[in-house]
Amino acid sequence: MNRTELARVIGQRTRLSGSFTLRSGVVSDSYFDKYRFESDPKLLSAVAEALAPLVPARTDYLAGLELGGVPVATMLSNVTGIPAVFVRKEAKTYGTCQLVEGADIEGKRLTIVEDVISSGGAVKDAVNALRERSAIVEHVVCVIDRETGGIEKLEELNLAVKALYRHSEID
Ligand SMILES: O=P(O)(O)OC[C@H]1O[C@H](OP(=O)(O)OP(=O)(O)O)[C@H](O)[C@@H]1O
Ligand SMILES: O=C(O)c1cc(=O)[nH]c(=O)[nH]1
Repeated sequence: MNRTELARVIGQRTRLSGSFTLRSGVVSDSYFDKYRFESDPKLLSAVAEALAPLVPARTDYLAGLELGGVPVATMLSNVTGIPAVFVRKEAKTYGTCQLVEGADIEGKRLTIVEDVISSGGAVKDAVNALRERSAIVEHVVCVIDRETGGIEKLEELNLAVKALYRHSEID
């Protein structure tokens, strides 16, 4: 599947019209239900193959953000051979009480893996938490940039953000 075909399939599968309250609180008339591509192994694999060239060479771990970033990070890990960690929205309150699952991240170079970026708020929260834990976080890859200012906000945090598709490419 080439890049254009993949965009078309992702759009067909995931793009919903209606009234949707986004994570940021903004109400939008469109929504990408990312789980509709993440739950299809061939499609998820195609997305990961396309994302792989965007991953910086010096990445110790791919950091998949709960929940939608986790399947993408897992498949991307399979494609690239770079191990993954999984970043919870909140630390567990029992057992290991971890926010970050899978490895010790102190001093490690993490590339954030996200499904959709809108305001950039979810990535910002995760990056702050990871930096507090002494991880080195300078790069983000995502599948869809909704082109609503999130990438610019993240660049202010010294993050280089690469999106596989802009909203306008799969609309
Ligand atoms: O850039 P932002 O404005 O933060 O919005 C994008 C975030 O919103 C969604 O997460 P959500 O918490 O809805 O979902 P999930 O747990 O289903 O991944 C999406 O997966 C991004 O993480
Ligand atoms: O901003 C969001 O919350 C959001 C937008 C979108 O298109 N898809 C999604 O899962 N979340």
